[in-house]
Amino acid sequence: MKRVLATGTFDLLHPGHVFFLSSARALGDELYVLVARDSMIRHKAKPIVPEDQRLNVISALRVVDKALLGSEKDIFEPLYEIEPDIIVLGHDQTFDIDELQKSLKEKGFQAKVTRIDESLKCPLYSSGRIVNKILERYCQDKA
Ligand SMILES: Cc1cc2nc3c(=O)[nH]c(=O)nc-3n(C[C@H](O)[C@H](O)[C@H](O)COP(=O)(O)O)c2cc1C
Ligand SMILES: Nc1ncnc2c1ncn2[C@@H]1O[C@H](COP(=O)(O)OP(=O)(O)OP(=O)(O)O)[C@@H](O)[C@H]1O
Repeated sequence: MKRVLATGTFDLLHPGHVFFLSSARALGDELYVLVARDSMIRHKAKPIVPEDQRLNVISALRVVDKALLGSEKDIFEPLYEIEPDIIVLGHDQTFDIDELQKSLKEKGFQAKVTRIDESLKCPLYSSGRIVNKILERYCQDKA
């Protein structure tokens, strides 16, 4: 059994998330997903949807075998429990693969890190675009 781990914020779900998770699942036999904690998201605007609600929705997807909330302190902490064989990064996740692979090895993890470079383009292919569209529509109406 090859256990694949994917991670992300997954605010305001869209088909790009489904594409990413389905592609990740296809790399192994089961898919675990770590949902980023509200407190850990510092590289972009805080999510609209609270972490428990983001977890609830990700858990309900058919391609996902198990979803968990991440740690609020240390991104490596949940890996001791999950024991992934493969860690999948998405096309725009800023982690450097070689650096992440090195840190994992130093901490004794066997997981191989790989990236899904492909991205899905559809009318609203990112959470940020959904937020911008809502802002455009409702802020214009008020102006
Ligand atoms: C191996 C790995 C473990 C992670 N563990 C956690 C974690 O425990 N808690 C957390 O909040 N974020 C964790 N993250 C980070 C996020 O889930 C997410 O990848 C990062 O915030 C970038 O988010 P985005 O792709 O949604 O922008 C981890 C990322 C990786 C690659
Ligand atoms: N259109 C897409 N095609 C392929 N993968 C995607 C797509 N959108 C998001 N992903 C992947 O899904 C995972 C979670 O993404 P995230 O929660 O950051 O969503 P996002 O739509 O990219 O958000 P934002 O617009 O805030 O950057 C990441 O690994 C990301 O690369």
